Amino acid sequence: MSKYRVYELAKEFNTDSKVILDILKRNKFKAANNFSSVGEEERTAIKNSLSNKGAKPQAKAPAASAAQKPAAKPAEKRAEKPQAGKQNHGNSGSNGNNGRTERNERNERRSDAGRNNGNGNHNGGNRAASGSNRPSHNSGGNSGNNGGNRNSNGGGNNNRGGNRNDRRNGSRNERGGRNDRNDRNNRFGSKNDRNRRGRNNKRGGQQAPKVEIAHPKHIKLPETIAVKDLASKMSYTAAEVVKKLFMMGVMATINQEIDFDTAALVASEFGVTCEELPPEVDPTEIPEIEDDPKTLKLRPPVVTVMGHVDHGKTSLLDCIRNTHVQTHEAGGITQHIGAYQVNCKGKKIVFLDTPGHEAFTAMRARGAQITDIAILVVAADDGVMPQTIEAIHHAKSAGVPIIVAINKIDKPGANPDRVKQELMEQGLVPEEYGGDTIMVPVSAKKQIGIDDLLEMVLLVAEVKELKANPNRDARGVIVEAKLDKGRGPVATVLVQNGTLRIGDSVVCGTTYGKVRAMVNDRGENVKKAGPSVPVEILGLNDVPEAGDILAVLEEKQARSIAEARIERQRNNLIKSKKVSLDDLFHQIQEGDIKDLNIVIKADVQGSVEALSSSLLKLNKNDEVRVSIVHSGVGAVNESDVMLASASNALIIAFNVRPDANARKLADTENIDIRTYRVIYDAINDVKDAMSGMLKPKYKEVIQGRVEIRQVMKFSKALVAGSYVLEGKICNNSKIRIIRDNIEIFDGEIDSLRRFKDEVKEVNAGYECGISIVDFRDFKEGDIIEAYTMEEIATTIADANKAAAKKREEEAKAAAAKAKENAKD
Ligand SMILES: Nc1nc2c(ncn2[C@@H]2O[C@H](COP(=O)(O)OP(=O)(O)OP(=O)(O)O)[C@@H](O)[C@H]2O)c(=O)[nH]1
Repeated sequence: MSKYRVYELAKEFNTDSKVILDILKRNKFKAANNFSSVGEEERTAIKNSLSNKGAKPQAKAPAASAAQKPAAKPAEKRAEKPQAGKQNHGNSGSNGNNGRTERNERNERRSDAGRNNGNGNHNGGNRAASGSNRPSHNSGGNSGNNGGNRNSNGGGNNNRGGNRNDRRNGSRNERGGRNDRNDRNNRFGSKNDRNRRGRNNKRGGQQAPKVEIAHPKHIKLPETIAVKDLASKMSYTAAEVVKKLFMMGVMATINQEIDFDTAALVASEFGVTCEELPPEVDPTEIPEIEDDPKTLKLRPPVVTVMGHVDHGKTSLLDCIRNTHVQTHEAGGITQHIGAYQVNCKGKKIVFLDTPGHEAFTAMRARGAQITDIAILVVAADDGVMPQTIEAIHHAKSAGVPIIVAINKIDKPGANPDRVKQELMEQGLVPEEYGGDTIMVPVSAKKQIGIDDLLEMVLLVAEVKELKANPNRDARGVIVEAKLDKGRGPVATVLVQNGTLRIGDSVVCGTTYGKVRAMVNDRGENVKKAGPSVPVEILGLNDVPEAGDILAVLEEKQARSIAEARIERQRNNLIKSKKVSLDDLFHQIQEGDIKDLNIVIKADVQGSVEALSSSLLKLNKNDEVRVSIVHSGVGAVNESDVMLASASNALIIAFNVRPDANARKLADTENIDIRTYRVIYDAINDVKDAMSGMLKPKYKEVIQGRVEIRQVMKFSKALVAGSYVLEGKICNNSKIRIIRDNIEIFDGEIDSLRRFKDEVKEVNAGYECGISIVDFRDFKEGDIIEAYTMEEIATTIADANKAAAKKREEEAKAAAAKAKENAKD
């Protein structure tokens, strides 16, 4: 079927693309923009519509997509092109060319602007005589230039496409070389400019060096490319490409990315054919596996229990676990690994064992992404509450069907009907009222209605036809992960597809490894885990994050993907460093906002969430804002420290320690890592630190002691000739004068000199002359105590700053001393 581009049809029918698009829209055809392709049917509709209005198509319809037929297109176009200016006689169009057709077009445009007689498009190319400064003669007019222009040399005018028109316009271009300029001028029609240059050349008699640009005939392009990059690939200027795009109805800047189709189309206008490169492989991405529908088998549903605080989520999960999990013989203990399987009438259901406190909202939201069905627990005596609504939103946005468990029906105040009414307001209509939401009255405490609830879960699962292919490499999601002292990183994986086996190489977020051992929810060692089976795995090199995707891959590939992800993370951190520092400065300048940025690392996700939520609750005070810049499970690593450094954050490590590299980096970057074993202590410390930030306290720090040995009177001042007994004295030190152990004056230094020179500081063992602001009553034997007031580091960040300042001062002092010694 013929394909026509919108802009081509616009040309054909001698109208605007917008008109064509309007007609297509009116006729309910799909066409998004100038480059959209349409078929014969659409063209006929356009034709009919326009013929009603009296518009007529040009002689020839445009060819198929330029990407398909780039070489033929411009010739056809030329035939169609309405001529501006003088008439174009005998444009035979016999261009049997197979490339470089844009030359013809250039000639054509020249003829448009000037006059072109006998435009005969021969294949042959222009040839300029050696050594000649004269334009070449184009036998038969504009040469079609199949093989490209030949300039036999020596400053001959390599007149692409012939300057015959120029001559006819009475402007000889006798310039040697620089034909490309001519060429461009010709194309842009700036004849005067060109002529001027021609004249200038003639006058000066100078010949510019010959420049012949070789343009490729075929290029390979990615999915998208910036206009300037496309131009450079074709050896044209970006302006030329922008102009051509403009003529095609596409407004693009040189930096703008255009898609392959557009790029191929514009390239064809330059006589360049294009080939699309296969999409670049993202080194951080896991290759997809397509499952043949025949290989799919039913799998158990994965269920999340959600609901408001205290409505009975944990009780319900416990109740189900106690009544429906068959622990093995004596000694079989159920393991809390984040998920467990239950049996109901011979069928399996997987429950995600996520507690429902507000601090775990984020985890629950992630839970909804891997679940097939959500059980919404609503207490019959309490009804719909804020977190009930939040849970509904989470499940709905994840497209997960909701089964409502109206809990605590054993309670005297229970009112299931009121709960149903309130749920209807949230869009959950029970079946009995004509809706499709299953609502089951239960009591987790009295174990009422639990079987009914599970049966409903199986019913919904049956309708959903949940399937997976057990006979392929596994893909799964990390439900929970922690660092175990004895076993190393431990992660609970819920297998979603395929079968995970011991010995499998896996990638998991930024971690990788070989599955060394697997333990199921009943504490049993297993060798494999199929779809919808939760297992704890050992063998990863680091602790992944909950929500990370696990995939079985070749060992090398798993490792390289993990490493590429770490690299990307590092790059992102480096980028964020600039931004964060700028932001911090900006914030301080703008509104004196004090931010306390924190990075949290802990042994399990639960602690991370609990710490985050408690710390964020400290945000009630507007003057200081706590901001968790990053949180995660596992040891404090280098990237945590980098992030803390970039965002001026402190690190709170709960039940985890920094690794050796992190410790080293923290030292150089001056990052404080606080380790805790009790959450309460961490929160308290931060609270205190925050109040410290609000009200900085100062303390006096003695810098040195100086003895006055001689009082010297000068016309303008009274100077105490002194000797530094210990420490140092600085010209900006505060001082107090002590006589017989009694402070007689407290003030500031006016000047500090060594011999005649003003100095910044004088160290112990040196003599100096001191004059004091508003004090002249010196006596030999008086002691001058030099001191400073320093901010008490009530916050860890302040402590860091103070330590850094101190180090800086010490370094300066050492340098000054060295200089002083050198002088002496
Ligand atoms: N009478 C009665 N009490 C129940 C029932 N289910 C739970 N409870 C009680 O309700 C309280 C809260 O139950 P949890 O299971 O801890 O509630 P939860 O939703 O998990 O609470 P969070 O984890 O804090 O979000 C506990 O005191 C339970 O004993 C029930 O069916 N009947």
